[in-house]
Amino acid sequence: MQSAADTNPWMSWLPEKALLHRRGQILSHNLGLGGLLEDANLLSSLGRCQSGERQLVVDRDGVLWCLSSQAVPEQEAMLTLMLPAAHQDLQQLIAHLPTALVVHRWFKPLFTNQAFADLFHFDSVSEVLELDSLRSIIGEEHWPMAQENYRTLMKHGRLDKIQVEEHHAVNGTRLQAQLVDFVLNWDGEPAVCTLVSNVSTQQAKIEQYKRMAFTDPLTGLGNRRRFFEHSEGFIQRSAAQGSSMMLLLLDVDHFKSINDQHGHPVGDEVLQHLGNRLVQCVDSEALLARIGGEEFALLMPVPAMSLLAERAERIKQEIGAEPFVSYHGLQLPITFSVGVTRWRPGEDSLPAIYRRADNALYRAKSMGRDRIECIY
Ligand SMILES: Nc1nc2c(ncn2[C@@H]2O[C@H](COP(=O)(O)OP(=O)(O)OP(=O)(O)O)[C@@H](O)[C@H]2O)c(=O)[nH]1
Repeated sequence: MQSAADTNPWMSWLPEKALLHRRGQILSHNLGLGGLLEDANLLSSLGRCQSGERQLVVDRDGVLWCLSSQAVPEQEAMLTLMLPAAHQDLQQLIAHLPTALVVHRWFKPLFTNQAFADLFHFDSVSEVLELDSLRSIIGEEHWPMAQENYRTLMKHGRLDKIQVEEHHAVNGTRLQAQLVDFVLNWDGEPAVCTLVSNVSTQQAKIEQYKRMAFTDPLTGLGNRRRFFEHSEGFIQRSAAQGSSMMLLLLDVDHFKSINDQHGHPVGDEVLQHLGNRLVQCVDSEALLARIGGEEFALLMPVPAMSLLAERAERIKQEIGAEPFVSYHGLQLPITFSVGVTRWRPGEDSLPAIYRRADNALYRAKSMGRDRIECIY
């Protein structure tokens, strides 16, 4: 490559970094370009330069430049000046990003792009900028956390988490927004830039998978995993409210012979029937699950421990009050055994209470079935 001084002495008088090029080939350049000449991104941008055009290019160090090109007719070449990108150039670049973005200072929007306006159903970018605060988008539920995050960002320059939160569009719809926040310098002062992605579909899928992971598909009740993961918290909450607690295990008698005599589909219907009956017989405060093949567990508050046996008896009778009739009209007498225990405040653990209820159930089975046994 010839040096600028040899062929185009005027190039060295230019205060900016300057290149003379033809169809992407650099003919000469002035000082100060250094490693930039090996930058593939820059070279391919030069190939696309049109006379009078300004192009934005990010070099491999992440620095944004504005390329300003003019034709040099006598050499059939193009003179391109590399100007440090101005604030407006940065705005121009991000205004067209497909990712929704808002720059704000204490939630007052300073800059945003069309993708953000579209995502939240604003008519225009200027409508977003007229907002005094993004609070209405964030929503009251997340507002305290949003403020805390802002303070953390201003203090540490970054937030070590990517959040997914429900946000509110101006047309009243809600969306699951994934937020990536960072601090940048905006008009000489720090501001927060938030990138927003709509992950509503993915979140709905995650919620669906979570529900599936905790639900028994046959009865629609919670499954064993849900029961054991929620029991501890359930007991703690009820204890905090001063409630006593009972655990009831319910197991169908001779269920194997129902399957053997009438087939598994009828057995399935029996389980569904029991699940429905249980839902109807217990109040909404109960934690109810199918924890095994033909075994159900019920954890529920009771007003007083003296009522334990009476409560269990009432549930048993209410469940049995509606006879089982299969889809094909087959009526079967279904009996079940019940083991009950109480939660002993302060001295109990979940495995201990479960073991007692299981022992009570075992006793009910061994004493002839179709009965309730309590261990206090
Ligand atoms: N139809 C159907 N059967 C199931 C399901 N899960 C487990 N089972 C059956 O439930 C039966 C349980 O049998 P056992 O454990 O011997 O209990 P049981 O016959 O009820 O006897 P006792 O509990 O002692 O009264 C087995 O035959 C399992 O195949 C299910 O989802 N659907």
